[in-house]
Parts: sequence; C-alpha cells; structure tokens
Amino acid sequence: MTAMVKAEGVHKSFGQVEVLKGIDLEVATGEVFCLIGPSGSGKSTFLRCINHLEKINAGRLYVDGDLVGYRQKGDRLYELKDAEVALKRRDIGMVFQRFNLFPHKTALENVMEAPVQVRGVAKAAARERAGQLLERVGLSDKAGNYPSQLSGGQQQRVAIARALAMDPKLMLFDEPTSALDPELVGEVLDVMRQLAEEGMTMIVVTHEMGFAREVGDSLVFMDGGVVVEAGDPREVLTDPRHERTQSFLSKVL
Ligand SMILES: Nc1ncnc2c1ncn2[C@@H]1O[C@H](COP(=O)(O)OP(=O)(O)OP(=O)(O)O)[C@@H](O)[C@H]1O
Repeated sequence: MTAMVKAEGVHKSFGQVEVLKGIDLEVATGEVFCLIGPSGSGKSTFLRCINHLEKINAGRLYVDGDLVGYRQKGDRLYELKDAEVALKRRDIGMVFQRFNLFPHKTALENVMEAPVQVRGVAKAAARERAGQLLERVGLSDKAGNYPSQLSGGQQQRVAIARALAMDPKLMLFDEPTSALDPELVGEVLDVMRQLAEEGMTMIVVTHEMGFAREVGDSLVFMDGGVVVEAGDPREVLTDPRHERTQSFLSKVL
C-alpha cells in the first residue's frame, strides 16, 4: 500500500539556518502518527512542508505518492504553480494551535466557507453538511454562535469540523490542545480519538503523551531537525533507547 506521507532526506533551511536536516519517515494510510520533541526541533516546519506552506530545499516529500511542491520531469524538478499547489492543499486538513476561525462568521458559516468558496459546493448542500459536521464534533447547539461566543475547546472543535468539510485524506494537527485551558483539552482529544477510530490518517504534533500512548500507532521523537527515535508509542514512551529521548521524556512525563 502507498504510504500517505513519505519523507526521504527532507531538508529545510530559513536563510542560513537549517531547521530540517534530513528527515526520513513514512506515515501509513489510516494511522495516527505522533510527532514529539523539544521546542524548535522543527516539528511545525515539517507539518508546514507537508501542507505546502513551506518548500523543502532538498530531499523528497510525497503525499499519497505525489511529490509535494514540485513536478518531476526526467531528472529535473519543477516548482508547482500556485494554482496547482492550491488544488493539492484541498486534500489536506490542518488544525493549528490557535483556532484561526473567521471572527465575523458563525460556527456554521466557518465550516461551510471552504466547500462553497473553494469547491463551489451549492450553499444549501454545504450548510447541511456543515450541520452534520458540527453534530459530529458535539456542537449542533452552537451552530449560530460566533467564535467569541465559544470556549477555546469549542472553537477548536469548529476548526476540526472546518478542516473535515473539505473531505481531506490527511489531517495535520499542530499542538491542537496547547492553547487550551486544561479542562477543555479532553473534549478536543475525544474528537481526535473518534476520527482515529474512523480510520482518518493523522499526523499529530503534540505534548499530550497520554494521547500518543493511547491512540498513536507510531511515534517519532525529533530533536535538532532530525528523527532521533521512532517506533511504537508505548515502547518509545516507556523504554526510550536514545539518551536524547530519555532526557526529553524525563522533563515532560
Ligand atoms: N519562517 C521562518 N523563518 C525563520 N526561521 C523559522 C521560520 N519558521 C521556523 N523557523 C525556525 O525554525 C526552528 C524550528 O521551528 P518549528 O516551529 O518548526 O519548531 P517546533 O519543533 O515546532 O517548535 P515548537 O514546539 O516550539 O512549536 C525554530 O528555530 C524557528 O525559529
């Protein structure tokens, strides 16, 4: 089976600063892939590369067998045009630490927006689907609320529904609970757990080691722009082999 994401020697620099120094990994279709590591290790940058928000400088990155950001002709790579990138990004849902909802639109309008604007779905159909998605994240009764009238956890659940509205084949989560009050974390993790059960392929950058242990199929510990250790989350979190993983986990567990 084709991997949903495959990274081969992925490098990314900002000016002189090399942030990703040769990432090799594979995310299987249908798995929950957790990415952990200290601040500044390059986790967000890697997600942003997968989602075409950054272009890699060297190596190869594939989503569902398709090269990200480039087209290959013979031995040469050509950068994709903006319109081609926009098409590919439709298949990837991303949920950020901050919810990034449109403040002047209701929860329902936030969820309908992309299907109507980007996919040209008729408004009535998009509204009906948005209602179903809000129900799925437990927010049917908040459809008419504006983001300012929702808690952080509710806003994040709207953000998840909004990403799902585009029928992504891959969901990327960048520390989706770290901006939330502790009592609201569980309601967002519950929605993610449900998505995992439904078979969604998910890459989750997280500090929630309990979630990684319980729900994760694979876990990678990144440090300094490289993959230090990878494996079954229960094994890596219980019995890390690498000294850098041990040192990180001793601070966060
Ligand atoms: N657009 C950019 N321009 C310059 N440097 C950047 C840019 N984006 C990220 N960096 C740098 O890349 C490094 C890795 O950042 P990144 O956000 O990927 O780390 P992270 O592992 O996600 O950290 P955190 O857990 O704090 O979010 C940091 O040193 C950061 O300052």
